[in-house]
Amino acid sequence: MGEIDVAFIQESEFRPKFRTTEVDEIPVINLSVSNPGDTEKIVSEIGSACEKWGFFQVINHGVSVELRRRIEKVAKEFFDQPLEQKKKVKRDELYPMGFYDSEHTKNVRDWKEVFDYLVVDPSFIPASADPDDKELRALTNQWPHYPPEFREVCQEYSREVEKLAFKLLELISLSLGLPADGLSGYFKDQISFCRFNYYPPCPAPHLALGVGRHKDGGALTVLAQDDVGGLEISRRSDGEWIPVKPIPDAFIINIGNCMQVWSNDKYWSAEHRVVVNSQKERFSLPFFFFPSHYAQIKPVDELINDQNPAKYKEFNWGKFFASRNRSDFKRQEIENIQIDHFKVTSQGSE
Ligand SMILES: O=C(O)CCC(=O)C(=O)O
Ligand SMILES: [Fe+2]
Repeated sequence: MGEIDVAFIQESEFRPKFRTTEVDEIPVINLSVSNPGDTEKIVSEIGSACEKWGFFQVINHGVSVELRRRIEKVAKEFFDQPLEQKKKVKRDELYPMGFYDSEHTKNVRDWKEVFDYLVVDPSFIPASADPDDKELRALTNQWPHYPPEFREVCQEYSREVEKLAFKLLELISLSLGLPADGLSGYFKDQISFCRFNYYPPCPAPHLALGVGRHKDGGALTVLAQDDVGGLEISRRSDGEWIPVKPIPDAFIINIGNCMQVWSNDKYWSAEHRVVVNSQKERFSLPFFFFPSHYAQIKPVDELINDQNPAKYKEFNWGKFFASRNRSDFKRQEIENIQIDHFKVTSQGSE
């Protein structure tokens, strides 16, 4: 054991450390509102978490636990099938949604299998990353026949989590001093999608990663994880990798690139990664809350002034998305596009 394909092996500086020391925890925020003043408290806790970490967990979030059990069950039933069955809904250049087992993050293969589906079917995105190409393409979902209730459960889950995502968007807008609906206009034709991540046990967890270090591109991510653990986030203050402790039925929320830009760097889109283990399989389910393809992303006018000028030039979300997603299909020689490419000065990343 311990032998894995070279495509999975991380450069030594990026390999996991498996520390056992106690570390700082990201904030856990209770979203239930029962007394006057609760919303204000929640808004302030969310604001601090977005600034300090770009990550927090939420409890009493309103998404039914029973639905969560149902989606976990269909996920397990789907991924437990032989590879040939799963490959019947394999994603490719024509159908970018569906099953995939060889994703690369920063050109190293991830130790995982995925299944992606759009929240809105069809969704429209630019046909290419070329800024002069105005053509659009329609993305549609592919659904497996087994387990039979897979599609229905997935659709019910994404509808519920979408409500939570809009709620969080409102709370985050308030925390920035904007009206509650200050950012919702960007999501009229959202291109959000849900992903199942399945991490099989790995014979060489010290060499590979379930997902290599990356930042999520959109506005925010609403992530359900099981009780195995493995997600680590890079602490804003010093870049130290901090594990995110599983809390039963909580959701992990993280700020994506768009929110960092809207907030003009007040809020932080943290780098994160997933370590795997040799004993247990792990499931996680992110909902990537993505604006409409035509959304132009720049620091929000109300948040900039002479003392705090815009730190980013405007960019088109659909083109940014199209450019990032090319790399899902093959190893690339160039690094993925990052928001730092749109920084006004050459301050570099923090
Ligand atoms: O599995 C996880 O906990 C996180 C996965 C992740 O970061 C992603 O899919 O973008
Ligand atoms: Fe991520």
